[in-house]
Amino acid sequence: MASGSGDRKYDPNKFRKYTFDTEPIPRLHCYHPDTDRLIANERPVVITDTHLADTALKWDLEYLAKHLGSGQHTVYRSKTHKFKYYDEKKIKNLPSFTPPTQVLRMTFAEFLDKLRNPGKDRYYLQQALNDTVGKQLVLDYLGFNWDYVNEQQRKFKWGPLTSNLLLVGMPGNVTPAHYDEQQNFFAQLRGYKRVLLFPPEQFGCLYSHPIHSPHDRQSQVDFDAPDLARFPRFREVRGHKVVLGPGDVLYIPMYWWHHVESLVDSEVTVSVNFWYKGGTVDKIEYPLSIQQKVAIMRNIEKMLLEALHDPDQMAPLLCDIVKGRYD
Ligand SMILES: O=C(O)C(=O)C[C@H](CCCc1ccccc1)C(=O)O
Ligand SMILES: [Zn+2]
Repeated sequence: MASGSGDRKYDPNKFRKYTFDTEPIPRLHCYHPDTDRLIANERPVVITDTHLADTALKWDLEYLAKHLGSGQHTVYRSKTHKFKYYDEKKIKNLPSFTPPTQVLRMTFAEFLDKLRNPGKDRYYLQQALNDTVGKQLVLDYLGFNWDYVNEQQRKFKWGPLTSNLLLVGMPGNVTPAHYDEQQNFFAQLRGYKRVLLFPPEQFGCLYSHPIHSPHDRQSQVDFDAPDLARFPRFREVRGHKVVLGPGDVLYIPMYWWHHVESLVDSEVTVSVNFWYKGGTVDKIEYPLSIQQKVAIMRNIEKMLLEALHDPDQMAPLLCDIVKGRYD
């Protein structure tokens, strides 16, 4: 069933329902004057007609199998629809941690085989584009509209491009809510993804895991069954929502929470993101931005944990600082 503007082919009822209401995100032409104003103000916007990754619009499974090369790629396996990211390097901090997904390494051909016979599991290929890809893919990559993104990177004083993550997901896969510490141009290539976004101001409603956890930057709230006793302020969350189709580029500002899901029972989705380091402010100006305050909170949490060497001492110590003195 066609829905939304143009020839977008998806059924809006084929996305999961959640407990909070959402408002749309602007969808603007890359030359529209408001587009750059929104990016400059670190607000999300769907940018059309960038031609950013047009050479990759043909990256369907057959083409990727042919040109992605015979290298091994990172594939996550999950027993549920959720693929909650975790940093393997931090598992040593939390011996009780049980990874919610398994990291596998396989060729694209093996991944295709899993897609055809997934059994009860779900798979999600998440692989940074690197020099192991085949020549044709290099040509496609070189054919990206680098003039556009390089101009944006310069205009908004972003840091260097750090990586382009290739994402090939099964229908219904969900990447639960998290924030990244990088600016992100997210290019949707095949299939449809819905992105729910929450501004960094809602940090207090989304309850990210402690910073030493492998799930640092990920929300503790299970959007499918929010535990409002543990996370009461989740009631206040107000999201933004957008459905991305082939050719759409979503600007996901640094520190904005986002939850990404592939339309259920539709085709495999293919996306590629462009992660940039944030710019460095040469002079601190007041009032501080919310992004600066989140960065400050992270630094305080890191320093305190390093000083105390014991996460259990964090709450009592912070309460002694705050209770009856700052609240
Ligand atoms: O581009 C982004 O930022 C996304 O979140 C896209 C998301 C997959 C990202 C997986 C991931 C999450 C956290 C850290 C490293 C990797 C999707 O499309 O499912
Ligand atoms: Zn992300």
